[in-house]
Amino acid sequence: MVTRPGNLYKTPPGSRGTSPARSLNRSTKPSPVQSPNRTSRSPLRTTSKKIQSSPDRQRKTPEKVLIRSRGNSPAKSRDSLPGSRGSDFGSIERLDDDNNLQRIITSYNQTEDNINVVVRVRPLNNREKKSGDTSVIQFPGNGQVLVDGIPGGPSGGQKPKLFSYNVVFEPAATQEDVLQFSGMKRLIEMALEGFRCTCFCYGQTGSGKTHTLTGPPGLFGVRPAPFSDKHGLVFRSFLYLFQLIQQKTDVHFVLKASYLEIYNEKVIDLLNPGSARKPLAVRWSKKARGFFVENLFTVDCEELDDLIAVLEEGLRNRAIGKHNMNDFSSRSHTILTVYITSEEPAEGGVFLSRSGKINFVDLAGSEMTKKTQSEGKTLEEANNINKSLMVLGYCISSLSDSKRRNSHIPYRDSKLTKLLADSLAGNGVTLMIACISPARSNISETLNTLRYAARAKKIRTKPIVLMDPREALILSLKREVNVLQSENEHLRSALNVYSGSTAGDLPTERRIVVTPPHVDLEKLAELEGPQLAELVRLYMTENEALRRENSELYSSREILQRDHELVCRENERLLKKLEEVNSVCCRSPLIPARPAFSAELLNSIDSESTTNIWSDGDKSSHSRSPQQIPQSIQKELDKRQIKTEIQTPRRGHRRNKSLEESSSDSKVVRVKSSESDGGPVLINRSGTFDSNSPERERQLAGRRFSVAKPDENEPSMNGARRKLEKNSHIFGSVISLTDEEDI
Ligand SMILES: Nc1ncnc2c1ncn2[C@@H]1O[C@H](COP(=O)(O)OP(=O)(O)OP(=O)(O)O)[C@@H](O)[C@H]1O
Repeated sequence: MVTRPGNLYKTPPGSRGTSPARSLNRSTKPSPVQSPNRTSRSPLRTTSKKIQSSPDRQRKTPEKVLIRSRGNSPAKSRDSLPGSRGSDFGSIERLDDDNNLQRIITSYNQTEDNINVVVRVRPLNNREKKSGDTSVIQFPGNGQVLVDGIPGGPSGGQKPKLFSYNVVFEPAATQEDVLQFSGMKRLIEMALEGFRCTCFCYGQTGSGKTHTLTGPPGLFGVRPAPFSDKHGLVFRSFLYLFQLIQQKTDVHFVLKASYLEIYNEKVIDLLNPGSARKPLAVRWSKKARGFFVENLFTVDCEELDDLIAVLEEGLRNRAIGKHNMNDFSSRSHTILTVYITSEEPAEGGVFLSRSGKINFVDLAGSEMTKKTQSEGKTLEEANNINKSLMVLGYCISSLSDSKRRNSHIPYRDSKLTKLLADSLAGNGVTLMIACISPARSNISETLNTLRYAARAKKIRTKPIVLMDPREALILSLKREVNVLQSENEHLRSALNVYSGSTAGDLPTERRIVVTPPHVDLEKLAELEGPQLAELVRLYMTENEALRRENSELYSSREILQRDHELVCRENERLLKKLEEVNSVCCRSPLIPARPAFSAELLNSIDSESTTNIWSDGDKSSHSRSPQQIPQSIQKELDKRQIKTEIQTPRRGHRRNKSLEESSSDSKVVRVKSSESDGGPVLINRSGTFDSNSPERERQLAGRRFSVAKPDENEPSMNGARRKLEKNSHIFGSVISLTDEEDI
């Protein structure tokens, strides 16, 4: 392990002058994942120079960028361009040094659930130019790449082949463009939200994978160039990551990083290679249900400097070789991982901790050993590289085929696929950058890469956020308890079951006996197994009790609603019967025609005046003697004890109010027939008065309300009524109106 003092880099541009370390430690709560020796800085930090601003800060000429969306109309904003998932078509053009408009990027709409695939086409290099090589790549737009000049066309000619991707970076695209528009920024945002994200570069040797990820060779040489615009995606992502961390002031983040390479099928720790470069084992974790590298060194990264030092150290230690097509060819696949643990305050005093990560994977390039003229050690490396890429190819093509997706995927056939398994088909979010050379001499490799990339585009993933399972369980139980509690509260108040709704009013059997103690999630990790189990048990018991109570309340409400309905139906039946009876008695004034008590009238009077309708009506009506109905009929009516419900008319009370509503908030008034007034007054169940007869109103005016006594001898209809009265505490007061009784 190399230990060097000093700070190489500092905070990103646009920062508020606070060190990322401070933002990491802003929370007063120590992180449960924080390691005990966390105070020490990354041992990898090197020189004393710090980054003061973005690598592009020193760009002399301001960029002129023209962003176009579909149909060549200017796009609304830079944000709406291909950078983020789910974006639409678009293109970006930029004025070059000669003030000519040059297109640099085109994009097609991106779907949320598939691997995001972008293509970067590098410019022809000097070697290719010198040998007179020409470009076979054309850019029709909308994220398409057209490969021209493929042998095997009709009559021995050439045939073009068209491919579509999410984004295509044309040769003039800069390193910053790749960060802005590849979807990398979204990936970083998702990693902060707890997703496992992977960005990997794929392509033939010399196609620009390392250039895209980490920049050209020598960038991190003896004299570091922190402001260089040649910095690759990894460096820029680190800056963006810290910018985001600084913005999220309420979240506590802890970052760690590791860097490994797979060289000749051996996993080497690039941060701790040792003199013998002893390989590490790749094992299966039952708990995490994934492969991991045993004893891999992870470095705490409190500051941006620490992360960049990790990058620098890894680049220094990785295997590089020279062959015919690339003087600085990567001889291994490398995986740089940034682990992001965050703690965010959530509702109910709970802290949510999430574990996201970002893998930057620089694959070694596939090579035709004939072309690269590899021999000896380089040949062995090339064979291993090609073999593992072949396995990766199998996995990609199986995963992209809907029929084979659920069958065996040969992840175990190489270390690379074992470690990428999760990124390819798991619960992660993946960005694939396919790098190609435009040269005619590389046409078959280019076609291979484009086919690979087209297949990868079909792979579906199901991103999920990683949470501590114990916290997730407790949080979900807490949430459920809260939901059930508020649902019960609502039901109680709707049914008016318990006045005051306090626990003291609850029947003993419904009272929640166990209330789990307040959980300090900070101390959760310190809890012993049995304590934790007890805590979970308490939550589950409370949950269960609430669930039971909830269902009891639901069923009692249903019973009451059914009873109510029954009573109403019976009322209507009796009403009809009464009408029939009245028609026999030739228009008794007691049987009104059916126009409803007008809603307007109901609205125009308040509750007091409503009451007055009944109590202070036209007193003169008392003097009138009600018309008599034949005794035989009256007897029949008395036998049946015809009663009905009315709802106390309320201001603004709607007609046809739903049963549920009226059952929950209206008072029921019963009107009892008696010999003295000669029959019942009927008001239908929607609360409307079944009379337009002023005569009848006057009769009613002389009446008084009284609390009805349950009549045990009532016929069947009154059984329902009894139930209602038994449950009167649910519907509100049940009041009967008689001439004899006073309230
Ligand atoms: N977009 C680009 N613009 C300018 N130069 C580029 C670009 N892409 C690649 N190059 C240059 O081409 C050369 C080869 O690139 P690089 O080493 O990144 O290829 P590679 O795909 O990583 O190859 P290998 O698989 O052998 O490692 C480098 O000198 C690099 O700087």
